[in-house]
Amino acid sequence: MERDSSPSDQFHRYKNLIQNGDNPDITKERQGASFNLYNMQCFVYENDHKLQRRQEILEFVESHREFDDPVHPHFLNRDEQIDRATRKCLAMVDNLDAIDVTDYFDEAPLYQLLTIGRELHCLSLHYGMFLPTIQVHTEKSLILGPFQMAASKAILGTFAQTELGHGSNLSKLETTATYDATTKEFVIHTPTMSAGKWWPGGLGKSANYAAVMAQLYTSGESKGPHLFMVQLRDNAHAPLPGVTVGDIGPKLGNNANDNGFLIFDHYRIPRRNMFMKYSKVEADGTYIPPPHAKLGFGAMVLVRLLMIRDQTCQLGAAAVIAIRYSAVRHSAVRQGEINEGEGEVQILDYRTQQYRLLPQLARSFPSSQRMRSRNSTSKYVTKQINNNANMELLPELHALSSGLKAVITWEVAQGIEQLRLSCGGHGYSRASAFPDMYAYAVGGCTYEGENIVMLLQVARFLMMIAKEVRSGNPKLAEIAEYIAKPDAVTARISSWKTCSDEDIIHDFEAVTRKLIFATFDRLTTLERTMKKKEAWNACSIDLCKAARMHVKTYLVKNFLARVRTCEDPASRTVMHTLAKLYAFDLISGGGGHFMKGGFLSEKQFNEVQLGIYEMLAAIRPDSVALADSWAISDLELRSVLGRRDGNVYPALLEWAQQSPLNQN
Ligand SMILES: CC(C)(COP(=O)(O)OP(=O)(O)OC[C@H]1O[C@@H](n2cnc3c(N)ncnc32)[C@H](O)[C@@H]1OP(=O)(O)O)[C@@H](O)C(=O)NCCC(=O)NCCSC(=O)CCCC(=O)O
Ligand SMILES: Cc1cc2nc3c(=O)[nH]c(=O)nc-3n(C[C@H](O)[C@H](O)[C@H](O)COP(=O)(O)OP(=O)(O)OC[C@H]3O[C@@H](n4cnc5c(N)ncnc54)[C@H](O)[C@@H]3O)c2cc1C
Repeated sequence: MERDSSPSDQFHRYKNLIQNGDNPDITKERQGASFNLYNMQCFVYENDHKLQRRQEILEFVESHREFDDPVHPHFLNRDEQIDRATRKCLAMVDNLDAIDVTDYFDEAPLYQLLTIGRELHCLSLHYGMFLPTIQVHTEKSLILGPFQMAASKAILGTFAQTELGHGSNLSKLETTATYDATTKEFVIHTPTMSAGKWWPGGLGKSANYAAVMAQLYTSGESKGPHLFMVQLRDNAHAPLPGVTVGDIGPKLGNNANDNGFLIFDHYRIPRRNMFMKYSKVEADGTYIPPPHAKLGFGAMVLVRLLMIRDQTCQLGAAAVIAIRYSAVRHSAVRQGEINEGEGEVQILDYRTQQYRLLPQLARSFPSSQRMRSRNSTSKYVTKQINNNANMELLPELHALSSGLKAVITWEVAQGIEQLRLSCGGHGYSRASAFPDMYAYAVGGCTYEGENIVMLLQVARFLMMIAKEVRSGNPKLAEIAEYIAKPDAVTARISSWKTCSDEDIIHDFEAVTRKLIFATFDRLTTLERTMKKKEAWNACSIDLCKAARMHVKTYLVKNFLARVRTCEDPASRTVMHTLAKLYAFDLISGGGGHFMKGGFLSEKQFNEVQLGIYEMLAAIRPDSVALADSWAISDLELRSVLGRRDGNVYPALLEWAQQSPLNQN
């Protein structure tokens, strides 16, 4: 009897269908753009140098065989994933000359995306938190030793803070570091089961050092959480006596990273292993406090800022995939006709599809761009703090980084999910890249400060400002100046074509101000009959709403301001519409806040809705070109659906062919 043709034969037959050249629909979309792509890309990346560097780094990675993947990573088991990521990591760090390693915001993350993909790996925490901790918390005169060892990978570290029992509430961490003045050592200990460290990346198998957050005890007194440099494994990589360490098992995503657990049994480290840049323990046990109580949390502030940019780029990439796919989705499976007899349409032409895609695309621009200038703010603040001269900016930076982190990671995760749904069934396949993107992004809602906890930190800052404004003697940080402006009674928003940036900003500021003061009044009323913490808890939902609105207002203002800097008129026109779409979509989603007390009339709200529909139609012809303006290569995107050439179906067949189930 004749044997059925194997899956491989079948695939081979279909492979002949692979189109030569780009999908014609996507080509047509590109030809119809109203702006010059290069000009727009230069705007998005701030200058042509950054754009050129992206290309150079891509060419470098593509020309080095050690970065190749012999088997597609989607088809690997966890051990193989970890092996792959480790192999890639080594190749990556062996070739660091290819990038400017100090460019944490652009070159370093791009290089990692190109070499490894969207996976945290055994060195993620080493570079992402251990090195920054050394940089931020080591005294200048001592920094060279540990920094060079860590930078040269002589030691591999992680950041071990979270415990089984406590993650958000740092003041209740249970691991202890007790100073023994007789031996001039700290004794690191895990006194209870819930004190075991749990989650640190790279801890399970890879790291031999950790920056450990522990409660400091000296001269019999508790001094709160402090950071210590602790060796965990010996030269043969075995755990040192007094250290129990291992992997915590598989997670929703990031499974190439060996997140681990860590238990100490009266483990001794030298006194100098405390990070003593800000607070100190002298040899006799005398404690010198830091100039600001929260300076010990400085590395987290820096990493939150880094996360914002990284996460926003994920949303940008997800939008690129969904928009390109929506432009080519019609040749094999048509979804219906808009005008009968005129032939079926690309799914990109459905208004509902545009509503799914374009607000997400808009959302991906402001935060990524804003982060470039936040980078300089954080450098400025770090410099001020390093000089021990100025601590005034610290609360502002903490509030801003916490708020942006919380709002952006949430919007990115929700946005990726929305974009995944917009691709129908194929969005559910890992070939699309959405599942991996979502798993990566949604982790960011929890780590580096759980989002609600971070929003409540912003709310503390806002309530403090509200109190100052009410007292009539405010000394306000730049981002909070609008809170002291006089009340506005009615909204200025009108048609998207006629309303100015100032009108939009006016309305956002007014609504946020009302929300902040309404919450402040509720809080102070409750405080008359409740303990402070109970009152805070009772209105914490409103506190979070005010915090979110404050961050969104900040993002709207900055998006509009950034668009004004665009020198190319055609690019500026499109970006301006996108910025207005972003603002109108936020108003539409937060209609309740805007319409409260009749601030925004029903007529104005209808204009906002209508404006959104009209803007979707206006941006539609430019949507593929706007996606291209992210200048993301196929290697970086790692999505069969989002391929630049639009040849999705043959590529899906090719991808599936690699499944181990098809090998026999
Ligand atoms: C929530 C807080 C901020 C609360 O701080 P607290 O000292 O415990 O509470 P409190 O005594 O009520 O103090 C609040 C006060 O401390 C201030 N503050 C707090 N943090 C900072 C800062 N960084 N800079 C400047 N100021 C700061 C706040 O503004 C408050 O000030 P205020 O009292 O209102 O004037 C803190 O516990 C915290 O940061 N928790 C989150 C823990 C976290 O982020 N863990 C990250 C672990 S590492 C990780 O997840 C790595 C993943 C990386 C990866 O996989 O890529
Ligand atoms: C992928 C991943 C990687 C990680 N990597 C590391 C790492 O490398 N190093 C490390 O030290 N940690 C790491 N973590 C741990 C992470 O930092 C913590 O999970 C995070 O800080 C949240 O703490 P938690 O898990 O204790 O949550 P919890 O604080 O227990 O939060 C649970 C719920 O309680 C709520 N809640 C908590 N406190 C308050 C409050 N005061 N008011 C209102 N609501 C509150 C939260 O909003 C949330 O809904 C990682 C976590 C993940 C998921």
